[in-house]
Amino acid sequence: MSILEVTNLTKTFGGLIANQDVSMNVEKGSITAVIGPNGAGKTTFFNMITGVYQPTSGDIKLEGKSVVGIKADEVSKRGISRTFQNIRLFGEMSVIENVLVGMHTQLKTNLLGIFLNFPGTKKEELEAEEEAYRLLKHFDLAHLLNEKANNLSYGAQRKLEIARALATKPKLILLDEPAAGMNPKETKELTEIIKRMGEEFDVSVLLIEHDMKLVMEISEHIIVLDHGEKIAEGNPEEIRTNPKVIEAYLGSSAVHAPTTTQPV
Ligand SMILES: Nc1ncnc2c1ncn2[C@@H]1O[C@H](COP(=O)(O)OP(=O)(O)OP(=O)(O)O)[C@@H](O)[C@H]1O
Repeated sequence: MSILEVTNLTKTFGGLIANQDVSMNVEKGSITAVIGPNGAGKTTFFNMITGVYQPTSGDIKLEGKSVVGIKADEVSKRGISRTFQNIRLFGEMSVIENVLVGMHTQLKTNLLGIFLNFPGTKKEELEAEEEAYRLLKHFDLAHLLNEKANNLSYGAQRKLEIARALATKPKLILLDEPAAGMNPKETKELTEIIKRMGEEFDVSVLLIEHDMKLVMEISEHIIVLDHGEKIAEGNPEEIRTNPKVIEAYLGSSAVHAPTTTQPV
């Protein structure tokens, strides 16, 4: 069953076609990757799915309901969450506060309720803190919960961003280059975290990533974009051996050295 169905999605900026007629599905519970050279249209594709950009034409359905024409915050409430290429944390806030902010959209009681000490507010706050702690544990950040986000290592900040995106309890999470800037040890740890994430948090994953080792290791399905068009899709083995992909993106050496950790 598909959680996300994208049909004939096109986005133009003036005369520039950033995405052309892209169709793809994300199966519920799966990890799907979008790959392609720089400027292929990957981030534009994510921006349309999350309501940041409206498509020029085409449709995007989450669990069968179109999200086209809906603003980003509403798309997030419907269950699509994301991280960005550039880390966007509240640097002066603590690690746990960053996660709690992510949860805020899901809490039933609002700030007025907390101020007036309405019944149920305290209980909900405690539950939120427990859930935030569970998330931080999953990302091996629980021992840093009171640390300022700015003081974390780069790899830890990236993990915290994902934890915060998960705090909204999304049905689908979009990760835009989660391993960018990470060292090999951090990338390996992240790979394991993403693999376990689906099951532990009941979330489907769609990710953009240049690190081919990570992509090939965790993705069940891969979509390849080039010049805004989908040129291939399939499982890692099919993508690795697809001549169009090799020509457009991977380079012939990648076929013989599929475990490269270098971005291509
Ligand atoms: N807001 C915008 N206005 C005009 N052109 C844009 C805009 N956003 C993206 N583009 C153009 O659309 C094309 C696709 O860009 P996009 O950022 O989606 O590619 P990408 O595959 O994510 O690249 P990278 O891997 O470098 O992040 C590029 O030519 C880019 O310059």
